[in-house]
Amino acid sequence: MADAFDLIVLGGGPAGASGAAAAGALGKRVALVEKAGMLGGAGINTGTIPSKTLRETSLVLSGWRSRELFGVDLSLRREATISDFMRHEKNVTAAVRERMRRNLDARGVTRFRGVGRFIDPHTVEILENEKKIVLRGEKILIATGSAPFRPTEFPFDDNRVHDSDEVLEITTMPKKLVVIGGGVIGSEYAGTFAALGVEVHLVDGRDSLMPFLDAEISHGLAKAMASNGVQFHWKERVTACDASQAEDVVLSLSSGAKLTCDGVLVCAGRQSNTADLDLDAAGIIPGKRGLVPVNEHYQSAAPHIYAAGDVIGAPALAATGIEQARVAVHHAFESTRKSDLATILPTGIYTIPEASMAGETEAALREKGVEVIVGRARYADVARGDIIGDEAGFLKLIFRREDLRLLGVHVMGEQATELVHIGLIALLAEGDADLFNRACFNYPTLGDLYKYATYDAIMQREAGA
Ligand SMILES: Cc1cc2nc3c(=O)[nH]c(=O)nc-3n(C[C@H](O)[C@H](O)[C@H](O)COP(=O)(O)OP(=O)(O)OC[C@H]3O[C@@H](n4cnc5c(N)ncnc54)[C@H](O)[C@@H]3O)c2cc1C
Ligand SMILES: NC(=O)c1ccc[n+]([C@@H]2O[C@H](COP(=O)([O-])OP(=O)(O)OC[C@H]3O[C@@H](n4cnc5c(N)ncnc54)[C@H](O)[C@@H]3O)[C@@H](O)[C@H]2O)c1
Repeated sequence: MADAFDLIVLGGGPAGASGAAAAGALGKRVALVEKAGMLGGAGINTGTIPSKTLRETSLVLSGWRSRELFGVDLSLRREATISDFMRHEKNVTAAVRERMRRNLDARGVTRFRGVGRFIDPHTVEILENEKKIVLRGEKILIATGSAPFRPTEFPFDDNRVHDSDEVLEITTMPKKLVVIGGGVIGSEYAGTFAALGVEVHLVDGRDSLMPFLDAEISHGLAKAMASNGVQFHWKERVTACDASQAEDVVLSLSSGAKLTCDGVLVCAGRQSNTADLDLDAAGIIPGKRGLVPVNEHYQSAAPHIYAAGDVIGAPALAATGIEQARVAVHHAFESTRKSDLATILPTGIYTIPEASMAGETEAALREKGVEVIVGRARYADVARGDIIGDEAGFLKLIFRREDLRLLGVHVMGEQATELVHIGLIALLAEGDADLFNRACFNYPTLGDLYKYATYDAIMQREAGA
């Protein structure tokens, strides 16, 4: 007889763990199945947390900011070894994993180690080594996440050619690194390695950095990254990667140019982890790159089987996956505590400098025919900007012209991913310029930027601009 649960969660990353904990909090009997030896998925082990920790460490080791970090000797600076670079990352990921484990235990979630797959729409088999366990679930949440997409032209078996998982295992710092892909992952790692003094080249088939960003932020970031040493190769694709020579890896580009280097980092998108799941047995047909199609309640083609996180595709963030799983679980158990996801989701990009956005871009609004007024304030215009010495940073607020209702918030500069939250809450509250006009912010803070960007917009409107 299969052991029966109210909910079986497949995958112990941020989405799976939050879904399991939410169901546990509702008093449900929950099983969480994770194939890796540890909880956390890409969010804790190979993606979000390691990359953000390495970024922070690189800023310290390069002397970018003089901050103390536990376990890192600031005097190492440019002579830093890979293990100095990685020590803090190991400590942080262990601490975050442990917090996740404690939370699951506190919610009474039963954990199983092994690869889960469907036998039928309510039955999951877990295979670890030769051992098989069979569970029956009233409801099931698929949260098996994603893995780096590996274009065939790259020889990943060579120890100088990495995807974004393997880059965390490197033992020697490259002298010259070529990053393929100017998406979020490529841009973040390009900045981190450049801060450590590595010669970094970034190759992308497009002609701008992360085109989903507001154009001013995308251009501002590319400029700031270039001044930090990142060399861009736009409108180029890698047609061949030759790692047969001991000295250098040689990349052939679509223009005919060649790039030699001693390290390649391929960041060319992600694919969903569904190949092991036998989705057929559950009546689910995966989409492109293994995506599980879902409706607005995160139900798959089989209504008692939900899916959340990277496995369902964009926006594919830890931030959104955690929330999607909570919404899915509350729907599954007919709880009204959390019935939908916020209508506006922020994007936080940990490049050097940081960038963040919430709401609409100027180009998208103009395309829809919305008349707007754009207010701007530079970090260099406020006292906190002077104190931290961020001269390139800026905040851009986009208001609807007719009533100064806030429609978009875009920030580049230190603490951008935190600063955006003031604007995010204003957007969710359907706030307008008057909200920032009346609010009193602490001084000296970057929060002040909201006031100055608002004044800029109000003055332009009064001047009839
Ligand atoms: C380099 C990098 C940086 C990132 N930075 C950010 C960031 O700053 N902010 C942000 O919000 N997001 C960021 N992301 C994205 C974020 O990591 C993912 O969106 C998030 O981890 C997705 O969570 P998930 O739970 O859906 O999947 P995952 O974290 O991928 O976890 C899925 C889990 O399922 C397990 N699994 C897979 N198949 C099976 C199976 N058949 N049986 C049992 N278990 C299985 C896997 O082992 C894994 O542990 C980053 C990603 C990368 C790669
Ligand atoms: N801070 C964050 O929120 C954060 C950080 C990292 C990752 N993520 C998530 O991870 C996911 C994946 O990110 P990603 O950066 O790998 O993928 P992506 O799809 O966002 O970007 C891939 C880039 O690689 C380029 N490219 C692909 N193949 C190429 C080739 N052969 N030659 C040249 N250029 C090529 C594409 O033009 C594209 O710009 C995203 O969904 C993102 O949401 C989020």
